[in-house]
Amino acid sequence: MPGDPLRAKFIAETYLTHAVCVNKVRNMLAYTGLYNGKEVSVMGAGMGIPSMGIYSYELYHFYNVDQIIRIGSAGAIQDDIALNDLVIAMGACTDSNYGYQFGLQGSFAPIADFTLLEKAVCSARTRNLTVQTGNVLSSDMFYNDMENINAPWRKMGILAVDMETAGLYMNAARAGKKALCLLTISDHLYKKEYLNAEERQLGFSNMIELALSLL
Ligand SMILES: O=P(O)(O)O[C@H]1O[C@H](CO)[C@@H](O)[C@H]1O
Ligand SMILES: O=c1cc[nH]c(=O)[nH]1
Repeated sequence: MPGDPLRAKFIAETYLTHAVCVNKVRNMLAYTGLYNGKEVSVMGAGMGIPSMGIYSYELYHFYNVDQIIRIGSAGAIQDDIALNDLVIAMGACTDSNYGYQFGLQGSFAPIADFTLLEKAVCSARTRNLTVQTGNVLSSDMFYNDMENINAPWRKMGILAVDMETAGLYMNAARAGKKALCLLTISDHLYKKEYLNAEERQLGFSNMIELALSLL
């Protein structure tokens, strides 16, 4: 699941054979096709935990989906991460309220499915990709009104910021299903470096191929 439905279309057209468009509602394009002879679906998730929350809930609970791999973009907040590097989200902190619905007397630690995580790390290694595996932040805010909102997260070793991973991992945990998030660094929030829109939409081939290799 990429965030952008047009990225889902691009993946279906570029990587899948016999791809059929199976959803157009709200333009949240979804396709099912074959990759190396194995059936796979690719679908947009939208932006933010509320959107990912709806789609991943429906996929897990109403469509018998067992595992979801998010492939997204993220903003790096550590100095040793560069544009186009890959981050595998082992865990995801969040400033979102999404987890309150579970009634926990404390905060939940959303984590990736270990089997998917292990496969992704091994596959990335054999592909010689520049990858960091660790903790990310899924924030409700892309723009914010604070001076340096990410500084405390940076001190805690958070690698990068996206807007959905924690919500997906929580839904997977509650459903007893599997999830993993792969993130390509599209922005560096401290170095002030950014990929352009076209690079974001089309330039994520390492991440896409890594995700498909997990099939
Ligand atoms: O590239 P995607 O998957 O959309 O992910 C990132 O990009 C969007 C913000 O530009 C947010 O959805 C964020 O999580
Ligand atoms: O959520 C996101 C995604 C990409 N870049 C950011 O800075 N934040």
